[in-house]
Amino acid sequence: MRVLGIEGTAWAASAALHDTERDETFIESDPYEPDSGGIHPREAAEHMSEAIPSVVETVLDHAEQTAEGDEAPIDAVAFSRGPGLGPCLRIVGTAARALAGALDVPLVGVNHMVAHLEIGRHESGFDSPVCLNASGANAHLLGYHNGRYRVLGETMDTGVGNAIDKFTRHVGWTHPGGPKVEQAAADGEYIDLPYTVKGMDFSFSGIMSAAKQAYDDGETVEDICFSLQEHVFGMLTEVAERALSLTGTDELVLGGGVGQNARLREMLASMCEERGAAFYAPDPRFLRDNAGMIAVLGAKMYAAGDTIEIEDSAIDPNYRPDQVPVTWRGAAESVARAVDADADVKGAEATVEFHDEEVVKRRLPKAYRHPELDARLRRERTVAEARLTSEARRAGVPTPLVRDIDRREATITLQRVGEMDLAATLDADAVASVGEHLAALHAAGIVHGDPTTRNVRVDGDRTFLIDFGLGFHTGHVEDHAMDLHVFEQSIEGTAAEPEPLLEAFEAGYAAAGDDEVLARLRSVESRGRYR
Ligand SMILES: C[C@@H](O)[C@H](NC(=O)OP(=O)(O)OC[C@H]1O[C@@H](n2cnc3c(N)ncnc32)[C@H](O)[C@@H]1O)C(=O)O
Ligand SMILES: Nc1ncnc2c1ncn2[C@@H]1O[C@H](COP(=O)(O)OP(=O)(O)OP(=O)(O)O)[C@@H](O)[C@H]1O
Ligand SMILES: [Fe+2]
Repeated sequence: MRVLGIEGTAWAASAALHDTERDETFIESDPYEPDSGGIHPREAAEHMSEAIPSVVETVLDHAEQTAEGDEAPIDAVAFSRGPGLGPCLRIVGTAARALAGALDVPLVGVNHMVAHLEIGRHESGFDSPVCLNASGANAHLLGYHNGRYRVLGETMDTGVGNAIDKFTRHVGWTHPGGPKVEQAAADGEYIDLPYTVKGMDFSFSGIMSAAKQAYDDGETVEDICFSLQEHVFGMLTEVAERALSLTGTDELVLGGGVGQNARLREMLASMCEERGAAFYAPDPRFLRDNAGMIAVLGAKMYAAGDTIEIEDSAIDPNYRPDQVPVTWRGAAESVARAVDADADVKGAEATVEFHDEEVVKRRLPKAYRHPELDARLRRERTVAEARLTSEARRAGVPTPLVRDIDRREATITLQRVGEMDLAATLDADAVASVGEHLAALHAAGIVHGDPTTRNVRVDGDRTFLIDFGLGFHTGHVEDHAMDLHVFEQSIEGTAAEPEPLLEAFEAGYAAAGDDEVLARLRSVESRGRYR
């Protein structure tokens, strides 16, 4: 089967031919390069209308030349329906419809972010990996579960590439900034910058303002670029590790243009090696926006009968990966769900050693992180965990007693509580009690920071909150809403039927908590989604 793909969501005017029998992909691309500033939607769309016809022409010629015997040069046309810039998407959509009509072949509408994921799965041969998409306009973790790609974690503000590009605009460099940051980083040294991870979500606004400020204050641009990479990619690697740990998956694939960065790939490879997981990063030609990935996924969709009629083929600038019915994969392929037996466990962050009455939790150094950042995070989190675990108990929230803390070794000894993790026994009453605990915690001005189903221990009808290492003091509604969002995401990522559990949780929170927080939760949810 031979599928022609067209891509043009933002900057890459690209066409490709994917031949499934030969497993070959021919790609022809023409990038839009702004003279100054970032991507201007109108200029980008003008570029698309000029460049798309000629890249398509080249691929059509290639298809004619390589078709053998009575083989059809093209069996279907696939195109990026979204997400992306509306004016660009419209031009690509029109071109694809016209081409499918002229060739009299079916049309396939592809989600660009799912294509970034699927190309890694295709090339690696992995069964059911977690995927980190690190692209310009997006940054998220996806895992397949019961017919959909679930968003396990995502940026709460901008995409990772856009964040980096904004910094480089501030220092007067042309678009795209990513490769220039990578080059400058080679001559830089470490400086401290903000680091923001909340469960498996993360945000870049704090670190980006700090980076601009550091530049205005006279820090060298090389040091800032080096440190940006260490912090930003450290965050992405940490959340990728959390996703592997939470789902129990041992395969990771990388997607998106920022994946071309060698330091990011090095960190992910190191993290995976340390935990015995397999890691795959596609070639750069398949990482940056390209029509090859559209043709490859288009072929899988076409083979599954997943084509669309012209009248249903409207583009969608906000098309989310979790909206896509995954027709080309079997239901049995869901990512595993980890349920721990109480043997000694290796969490995402720490190792936990069990004794009769106590557990010893050690935050071991992470080889992927810069040593200074590593030492800082291990120290800060150990201190926060010891302090907030005790403060939460004083606020009436069940938590383990803290028996001992060794700051230098980043080790805490805690009372052993509960019989199992909430993940192993997801029932509505237990989930409702977590809602009540979080409400009490928030009323005391504390957020947990990482309230997942594995950070709750269950003992009969009692539940205990553990793992306060990402917690902090705050009275902000926004921070409280993030706690609820993180918990709900962990339910959605692991429960077969999340709806009744989410309802129970919110009812538990509403009984003791602030309505404003629940209202803000709704806006956090809509905000974190792919703009
Ligand atoms: C929706 C779609 O239009 C969008 N596409 C997109 O963002 O292009 P992509 O090719 O995946 O990524 C481009 C980004 O990738 C960054 N980038 C490229 N090379 C880089 C490098 N060596 N290091 C860091 N960032 C790099 C660029 O600075 C830019 O921000 C997306 O996938 O989010
Ligand atoms: N006080 C405790 N009593 C009983 N079990 C515990 C206790 N603390 C931790 N555990 C067990 O160890 C596991 C890992 O602990 P914890 O979440 O604190 O470590 P972590 O490395 O931060 O994990 P993650 O980052 O994956 O949440 C928990 O899911 C739980 O099963
Ligand atoms: Fe992209």
